[in-house]
Amino acid sequence: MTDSTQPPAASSAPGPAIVEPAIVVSGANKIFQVARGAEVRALDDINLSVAPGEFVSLIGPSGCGKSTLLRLIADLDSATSGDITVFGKTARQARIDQEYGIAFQSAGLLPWRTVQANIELPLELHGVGKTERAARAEELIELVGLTDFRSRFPDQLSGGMQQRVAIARSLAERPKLLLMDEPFGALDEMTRERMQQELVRICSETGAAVVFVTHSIPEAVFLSDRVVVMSPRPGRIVDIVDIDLGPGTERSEVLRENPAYYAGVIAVREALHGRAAAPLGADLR
Ligand SMILES: Nc1ncnc2c1ncn2[C@@H]1O[C@H](COP(=O)(O)OP(=O)(O)OP(=O)(O)O)[C@@H](O)[C@H]1O
Repeated sequence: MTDSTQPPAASSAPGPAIVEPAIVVSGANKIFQVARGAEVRALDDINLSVAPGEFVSLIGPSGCGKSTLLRLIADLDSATSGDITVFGKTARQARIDQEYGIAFQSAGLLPWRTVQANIELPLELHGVGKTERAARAEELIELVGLTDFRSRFPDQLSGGMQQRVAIARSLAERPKLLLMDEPFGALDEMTRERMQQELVRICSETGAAVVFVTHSIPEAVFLSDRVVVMSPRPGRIVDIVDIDLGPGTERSEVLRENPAYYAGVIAVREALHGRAAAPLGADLR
């Protein structure tokens, strides 16, 4: 019997190249031990595979375990049972090998370092030389559109700009995977939409896979190839919605007025709340 949650086994026979999944989560459970021997069952039998370059969002009610799942993948916490691999390595080895970049809701910049110095930080920590660091920071500053702000300090930037610095920093080591936990949650709606657009552009330029936690259905649909819908705690995957925008459809501003986008929003909404929650759906596909 084959197990579809696992990457295919290596073979010496000629044939199509085997593509290693970016992430494989198999049968992951997480139980937190809390005061006086009580337990919080946060995740229940999570099975998920993310392909290289794929954009996957996690959505679900507050407390359903989205951040916990991301933290297990990032090896910031460990599963009670089950397996997690990142590019075929254990989560721990992937963390040691810096296989991914992380960006969370608070930008988490060091206030005493300039934009450039914040972006260079992971490279500095890993012993990359000054010239190479500066060259890489320069590329990233351009990528996130902060050329005129490289010498500013975080408190001299808007929230959106700080998030762009955090994203640039998460890309510093050219990760093939980005783990993002509500990175735009604190931004106003217009800045948020601009940042979503920016992230789509950055991902298409870098080819990075992304796992993105959000509370926003439109954000998940705008960004994602697939949206993973989770149940209230204990978090289970109740549905995985493929966002099919049709061939050649660009994820640009006009997408927000596209019927295929509305159909995606309705499909995710139905998966979250049940069919009765989406009466608009019938004539939009
Ligand atoms: N360190 C911990 N100790 C005990 N319980 C925890 C711990 N971390 C998370 N939990 C519990 O696990 C459950 C899942 O939490 P988690 O933060 O992953 O949810 P979430 O879906 O990301 O929530 P939100 O959308 O509100 O950010 C919650 O009930 C939370 O209280």
